[in-house]
Amino acid sequence: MDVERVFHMKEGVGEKSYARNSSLQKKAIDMVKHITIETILDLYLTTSPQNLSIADLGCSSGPNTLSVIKEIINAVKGTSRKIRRPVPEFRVSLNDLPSNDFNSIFMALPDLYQELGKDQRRENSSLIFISAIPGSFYGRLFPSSSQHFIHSSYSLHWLSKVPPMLYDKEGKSINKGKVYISEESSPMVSEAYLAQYQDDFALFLRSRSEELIPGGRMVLVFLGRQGCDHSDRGNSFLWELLSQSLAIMVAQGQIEREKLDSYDVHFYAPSKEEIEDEVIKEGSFTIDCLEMFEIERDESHVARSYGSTVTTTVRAIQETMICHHFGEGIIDELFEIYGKLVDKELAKEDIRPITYISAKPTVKIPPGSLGLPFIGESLEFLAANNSNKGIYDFVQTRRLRYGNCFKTRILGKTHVFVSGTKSAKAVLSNDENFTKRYVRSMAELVGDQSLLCVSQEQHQLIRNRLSHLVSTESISKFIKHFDQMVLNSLANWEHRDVVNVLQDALKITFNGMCKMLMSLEDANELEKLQNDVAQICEAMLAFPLKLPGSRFYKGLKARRRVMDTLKIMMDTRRKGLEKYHDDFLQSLLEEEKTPCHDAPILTDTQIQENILTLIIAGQVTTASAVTWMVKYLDENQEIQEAIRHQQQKLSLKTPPGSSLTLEDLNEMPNAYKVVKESLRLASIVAWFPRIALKDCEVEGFKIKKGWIVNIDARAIHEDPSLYHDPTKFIPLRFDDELKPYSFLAFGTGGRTCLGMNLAKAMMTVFLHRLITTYRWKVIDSDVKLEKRALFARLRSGCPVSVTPLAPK
Ligand code: HEM
Repeated sequence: MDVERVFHMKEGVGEKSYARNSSLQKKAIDMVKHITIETILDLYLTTSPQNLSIADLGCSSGPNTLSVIKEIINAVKGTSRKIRRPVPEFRVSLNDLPSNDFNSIFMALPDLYQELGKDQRRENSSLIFISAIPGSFYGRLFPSSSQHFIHSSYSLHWLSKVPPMLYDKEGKSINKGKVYISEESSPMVSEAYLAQYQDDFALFLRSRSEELIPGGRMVLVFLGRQGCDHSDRGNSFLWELLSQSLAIMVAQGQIEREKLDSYDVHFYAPSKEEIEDEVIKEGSFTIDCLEMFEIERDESHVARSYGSTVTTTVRAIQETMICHHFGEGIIDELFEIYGKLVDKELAKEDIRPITYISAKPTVKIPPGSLGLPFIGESLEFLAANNSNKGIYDFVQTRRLRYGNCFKTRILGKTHVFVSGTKSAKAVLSNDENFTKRYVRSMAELVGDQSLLCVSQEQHQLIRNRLSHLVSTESISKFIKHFDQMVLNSLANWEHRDVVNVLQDALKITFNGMCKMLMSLEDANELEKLQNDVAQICEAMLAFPLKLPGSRFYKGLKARRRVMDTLKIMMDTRRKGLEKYHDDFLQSLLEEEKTPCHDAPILTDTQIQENILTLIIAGQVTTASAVTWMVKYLDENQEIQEAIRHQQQKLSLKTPPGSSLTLEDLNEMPNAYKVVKESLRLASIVAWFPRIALKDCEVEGFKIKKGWIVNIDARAIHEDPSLYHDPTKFIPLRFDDELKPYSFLAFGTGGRTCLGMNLAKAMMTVFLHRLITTYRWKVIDSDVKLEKRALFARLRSGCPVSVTPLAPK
């Protein structure tokens, strides 16, 4: 049966209508009123919204929904007055299935408006906007992050459908003669109901978590059962009596047996444990309070027995379904039989036939969409990667939509993005709760022995081994070589009409890294290796498809070639077939000759994979940063001139033809500020991923073990509360002291960039030589970014034409 089309409470305001037979539901609402009011006020005081969005899900057609809305609005208005805050505007959404009788609610609106003092014509009257949202609450009803408070009373025990598992292969019910779980039902019946409840409730929670604002609240009241036993005297007995009434009519020949056998209600009364389990499993909410209570018997209606109140209530909620299935002709007689059975049962024992559960969950997980099942938002992520807006656009659009902390799902993993110096500290400097772990596909490309991918225990060991690459002594030696490389490259710029800065920078940094790491200087070999490394980088953000021809597959092939080249190089050196080189690889090989107990030597794979890692980590990052620096200086001619002036003065101090030294660089504080400001504005590594090792909290949101928390460095670099005029290029801003964790170009904590000083030195050397050799003009101001780039870089490569300066 199509529940969504057929199911609704008995419409209208007649004697048998839901509107006139929902006093039990009203009692339930009244009994949890204190919880509802306390929750909405707490929410109002903590979020102070100008517009307060309230939704009542499963509002039905009687007066109950408007009475809740009235209580809520009055409570908020009263509190606003007390604390002298302007009363917010109220956006109220009443939801139920499309077949619900919304008209009778709307007819009662003028009275409600009058009671609440709403008068559109008066300027200072309350602003209340009430609308209907027809649709199933098992799925999305509202836009993302649009609701503050969701209320639902007496609805969530209705499932989205009769559990399909109740029917065998031939479509025959396995619960013959019964309409719900009864003592005689097989365990498969309760399993079928529980499974449907779990699916539905998880979908309900997931949908609401996306619709509520961060910290949004819900109060849910629904029928439940007291213990784990499925057939109880609280709820299932009402259905048992309905089964018995229908069976009597079968015996009387008024209903066909088959009709009874194929009728099952789409209802489930969960236990407290089942609710808790589902909330924990789904993970979007925490439960602030979960209470169970019984409706007191109301004997005040002398004209009506309690039994007949129960009977008319059940009739009002079941009539549409029963009529649809059995035909309208049986309804009066059925409920006459039912009423007698209810009276008889109630006379035997003081049963409180209805047990309610009130749950008050708060959204504690970050807002944001998890996208489609399985795929999540991977397609959107890959689409951003494939576009000229760059991959960060994926993050930025969501940050603007959801705020500074949001979640998404990419390639099978839940990712949370956070920006804020506090979260940067909490995540990047807390090795107990978070660790760095790259996705499997990344590890396949750089290798699982790469510093980027090794386990936390191994990380320190390998990092120690690699760190002499960036010792002061090593950098000092390197600077001389690198300076020469820059001079050689710049020498031919004046003979070229257009110089693609990025391409030249990529070449210089690549050659520089290869010289430092393994003294590789042969132009052909360098070119081959550079192409392979470029293919590996491209594959890092590709879909990990190992199909021949795919980018990922090509990346894996390129990795193999690089590994082989490095292995040959190591073996040749070990056999003494090459002259001695004073480089990083040699220093690692030398360690093999004098092994040290405390620090085991690196294996061949560890050496190969980490040399590849250092090239990847050092080349493109530094070249991209250099390119952005050239662009920013072109856009800020005054700053360029001022720095040129200072650098020219410094170069007067060094003898002509001599190479730059580390000491020279230390004399260039303002050039260094240009480097730093370029790194801030460009945010080359835009975010840093960490995996949560345990359930914890970030920015007040729950983070579950296994989620990936990404510190959004770019958002921090663009935060106006940390940097005045953050989009402007102002190197001298670094004269002022920085707030902790506000400059993250090289990360922070145990995973801070290993090559930080090397990168800064390379950029400063390049800046000094360029600015003292040429004036330049960027000839293509296109700001589109390169597709599929791991680090943001200009698609145009920043083409410039140069004019030589007069020799000093
Ligand atoms: C301007 C150039 C560079 C920038 C912007 C940069 C940025 C970064 C950042 C932000 C991290 C930390 C990422 C995280 O915490 O998740 C990092 C890590 C790293 N960088 Fe750099 N980097 C640059 C140049 C270099 C160079 C030249 C090298 C080569 C020596 C290098 C080697 C590394 C390594 C090995 C790591 C991993 C450290 C670890 O996990 O312990 N980087 N880099």
